Amino acid sequence: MVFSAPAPDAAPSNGQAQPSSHQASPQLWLYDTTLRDGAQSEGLSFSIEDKLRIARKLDRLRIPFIEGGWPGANPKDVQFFWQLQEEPLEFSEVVAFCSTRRPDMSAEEDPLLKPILAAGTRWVAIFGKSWDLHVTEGLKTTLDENIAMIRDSIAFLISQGRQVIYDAEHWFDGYLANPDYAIATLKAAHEAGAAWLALCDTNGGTLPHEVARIVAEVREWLPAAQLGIHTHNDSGTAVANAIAAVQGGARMVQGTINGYGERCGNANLCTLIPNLQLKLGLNCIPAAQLAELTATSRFVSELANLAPDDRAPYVGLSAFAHKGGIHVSAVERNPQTYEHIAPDRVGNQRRIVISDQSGLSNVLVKARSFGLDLDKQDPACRQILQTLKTLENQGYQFEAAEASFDLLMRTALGQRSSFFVLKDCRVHYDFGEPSDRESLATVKVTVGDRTLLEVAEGNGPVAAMDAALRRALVQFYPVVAQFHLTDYKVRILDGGAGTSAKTRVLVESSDGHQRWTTVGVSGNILEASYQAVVEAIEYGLILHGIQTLQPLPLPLEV
Ligand SMILES: CC(=O)SCCNC(=O)CCNC(=O)[C@H](O)C(C)(C)COP(=O)(O)OP(=O)(O)OC[C@H]1O[C@@H](n2cnc3c(N)ncnc32)[C@H](O)[C@@H]1OP(=O)(O)O
Ligand SMILES: CC(=O)C(=O)O
Repeated sequence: MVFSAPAPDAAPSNGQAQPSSHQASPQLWLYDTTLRDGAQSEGLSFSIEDKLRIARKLDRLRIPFIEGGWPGANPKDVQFFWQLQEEPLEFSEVVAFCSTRRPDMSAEEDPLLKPILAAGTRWVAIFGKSWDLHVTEGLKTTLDENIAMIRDSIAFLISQGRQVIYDAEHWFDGYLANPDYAIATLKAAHEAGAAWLALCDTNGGTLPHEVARIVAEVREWLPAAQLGIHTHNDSGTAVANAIAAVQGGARMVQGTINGYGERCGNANLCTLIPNLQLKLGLNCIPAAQLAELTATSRFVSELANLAPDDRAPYVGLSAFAHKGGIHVSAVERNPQTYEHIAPDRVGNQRRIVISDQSGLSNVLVKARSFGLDLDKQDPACRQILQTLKTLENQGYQFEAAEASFDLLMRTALGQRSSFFVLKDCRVHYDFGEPSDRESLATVKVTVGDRTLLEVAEGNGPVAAMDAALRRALVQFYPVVAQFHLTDYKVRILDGGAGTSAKTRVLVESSDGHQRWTTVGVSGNILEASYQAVVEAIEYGLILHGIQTLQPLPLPLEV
């Protein structure tokens, strides 16, 4: 089968349709290498199932090229391409990756080039050496043989009906070291018929001004070639370098979701795509797909089993989080005051964070999100703010414990009811034989006019206390059986105070559908845990719309 090379500014060979509004601006071809270069990231290992799921997600994002792996390098990548032959992607071209042939053998004979053909893709990417140092020191061959390796490998793959993307490895270092030789390698790839020449900053050491200059010079050397850019983040400038290359005329941009990649990672497509599309007016993906970017980023981090980067531009949890009272007040009037784009364009959300940096505006917005109607003039509003600041000064942190903040607001508004009163709680820990080291908790709880005494064991004092409390309360509120503790975090607030240091405990709870977090602070870790656990159960009951069995005389004392 023979496939035609894309004409400059034409769609890839799958004829990917774009909405007409998308056609007006210059087109950029995105090339995702999460599944190949991203998989070279330390601490990351995708299963074949993960790879297939990510490929389909990127396909839905309408990324034109998805580099799937190096078939022949490992069985997983071989299988990945087989499976995609069975069930092809809808929009994206999947690309098989490989090196040029080995020195002193023909491309037909090279055992590494055979699997790339067996992968059955229309597009293949091969990387070759641009830097003379790599030829003589890495490959241990001659400069002429390296050029022959590049030319032969591309010509062979094209003779087999493939379209070739040539990755010029160490392009920028090679060009700086020996420009004539580097250009000769690129010319060989171009003359052999490579559809794209991707200039790689493999070591990630180049800065944007050098990238811009070198890309402009390459365009003068090879005006008819379609250039791509592949950058690494070793200098923290992978995204800036890719943008510099695009401004210099590169039309293919390679990168990975969340910037995963060898060493410090690759150019982060989750940053690059919105920058290119929203700031520079270049078409990358349709607007509807751009709104899937945040979900895609989180999906890939979930499969990579790596915690998402909250501070990631555009897609991070904090990318549109407003904490300072001045910011929140202004954002409420006009979001543009503190947001460079509307978060929904990339599928993210504005968040208002509650803390001692808050003003009345933060309180109002948070109250609204909890369904509480407050007015800035309402004295309760200022009381909430005051209480918040006082408690934060004592070590509470409501930013991550919004359930406790909701309870605090209800208290100030006289809308907090008591579901139960904990009359007594005793915890016993036995330091006997290691195998017998269980904790035992006894609680005495009053609900309405009934008082219950319950006992429970746990592998630690908090677990025992939590179990005893639930055992008592489930008799009045059966929904409590659905609640469970999903996370428990302890932070020592003034470590210098030794064993009498103040402790902050954050408890995350779930009912299987929703999660909520509560906080407790005390010089006694059990007391802090007790506060957080009691509020967790109370809040779970509120979330389930349970009516209280007895009123509580408040307000809360600080
Ligand atoms: C810049 C990049 O990210 S390139 C991609 C890097 N990714 C990977 O290396 C991941 C997948 N790699 C692998 O599974 C293995 O390294 C394989 C299967 C490719 C090769 O394994 P081995 O045959 O055991 O070789 P090994 O890894 O020890 O060394 C690499 C070989 O490739 C050769 N090589 C390196 N670059 C090229 C190139 N562009 N063209 C041809 N050969 C090359 C080296 O000279 C070396 O050859 P040698 O074995 O004759 O000394
Ligand atoms: C090809 C490639 O991944 C690089 O040069 O970084």
